[in-house]
Amino acid sequence: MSEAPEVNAQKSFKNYKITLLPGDGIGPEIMKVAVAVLQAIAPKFAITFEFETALVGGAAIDAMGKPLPDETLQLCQNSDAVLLAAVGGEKWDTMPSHLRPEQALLGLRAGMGLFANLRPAQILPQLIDASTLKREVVEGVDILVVRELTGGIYFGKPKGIVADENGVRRGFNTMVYTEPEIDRIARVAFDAAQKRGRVVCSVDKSNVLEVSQLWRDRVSAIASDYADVKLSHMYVDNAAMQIIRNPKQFDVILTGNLFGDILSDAAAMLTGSIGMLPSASLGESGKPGLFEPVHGSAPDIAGKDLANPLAQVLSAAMMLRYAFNEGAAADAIESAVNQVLDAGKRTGDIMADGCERVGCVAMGEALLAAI
Ligand SMILES: NC(=O)c1ccc[n+]([C@@H]2O[C@H](COP(=O)([O-])OP(=O)(O)OC[C@H]3O[C@@H](n4cnc5c(N)ncnc54)[C@H](O)[C@@H]3O)[C@@H](O)[C@H]2O)c1
Ligand SMILES: CC(C)[C@H](C(=O)O)[C@@H](O)C(=O)O
Ligand SMILES: [Mg+2]
Repeated sequence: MSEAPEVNAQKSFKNYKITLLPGDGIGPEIMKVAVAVLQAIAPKFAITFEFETALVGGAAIDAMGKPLPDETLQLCQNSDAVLLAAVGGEKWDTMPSHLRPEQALLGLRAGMGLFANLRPAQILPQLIDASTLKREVVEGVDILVVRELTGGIYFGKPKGIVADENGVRRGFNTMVYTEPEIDRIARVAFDAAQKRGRVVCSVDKSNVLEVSQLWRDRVSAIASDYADVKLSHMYVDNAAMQIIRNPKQFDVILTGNLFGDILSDAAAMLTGSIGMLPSASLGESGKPGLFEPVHGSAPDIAGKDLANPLAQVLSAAMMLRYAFNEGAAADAIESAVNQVLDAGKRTGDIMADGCERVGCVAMGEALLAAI
């Protein structure tokens, strides 16, 4: 009699090449947790990961004299996806602006063509009491901020600081959007809305800014291709207020680079902590995306095992879903996050009465145990 065939022998593993950019501050601590989670999940879904770590931000300035070395950008461009933690810190705050760690993010976004930044803010039931807002305000919140990421005032020219003949300095930036830039990000928002609540609120400052008048005009024009999606417009100052007053009115918020930066931090706080919020930055289809937490390098808690690694871990889940179409593996990571929160594990930023305070490392261990 012949032996029973080895059932798993034929299983084909998919291999994904991921560039890891741990960066500064709490970056390396939270990245370690995310990588361990990815490694734990991989065999369960017939996936293998090829990780390569590169220098970015302050770490790259210290080692190579610039925030985004060419080698790092090339590695990112040639990988299947990029997982970034955070950059920045006081040590580099006095550098000239083109040599600041934050420039690495702008260089990556421009160099990889990452024009669409998706920042979901969803309140997990376990964290309702970690929000500084009332339960009835935040319960059920599920917002997607779609932020334009390679245009607007972040990249507009002219910009600079110049001195006049009397030595009085003038600082200036330019907020600029072209029609194609507005159209493509609007389509991302409408496409996303079709898969969610079919409501888009476009946020601008068209009562004052010409660039916003063009924005509103083009977003309204693109909306005519999406009859099943309801579009409204809101001024950014009102939007900041409405996000706090009644966040449940929002489904997809579509906005430009600067307004999206600010509103996504506000939306983050609805969910309890900025330490919970992942993001995806995407370009043309087929090109690698970049996945990172919304928060920064949190220098105030770096190196103390206090960081919440969940935004980083959830960014890894977004990478699996958006870059690799590995929805089941992403679900498994999200379910592990839910399990550790159900078990009452909390880092300081999301601590609540009756829960167990843990550090970054212990939170990672709890996730691995859940997986
Ligand atoms: N994407 C990025 O890399 C990014 C984003 C924002 C800010 N930054 C940079 O980070 C540095 C610090 O900026 P900041 O203080 O304005 O913003 P930040 O997001 O780093 O920190 C704001 C506050 O939130 C807390 N926090 C942030 N992430 C946390 C986490 N995972 N767990 C627990 N607490 C967390 C911090 O301790 C701090 O009190 C600056 O150099 C800034 O330019 C980088
Ligand atoms: C650090 C900075 C360049 C960055 C931004 O302004 O986009 C950050 O705040 C973010 O939200 O990713
Ligand atoms: Mg920001």
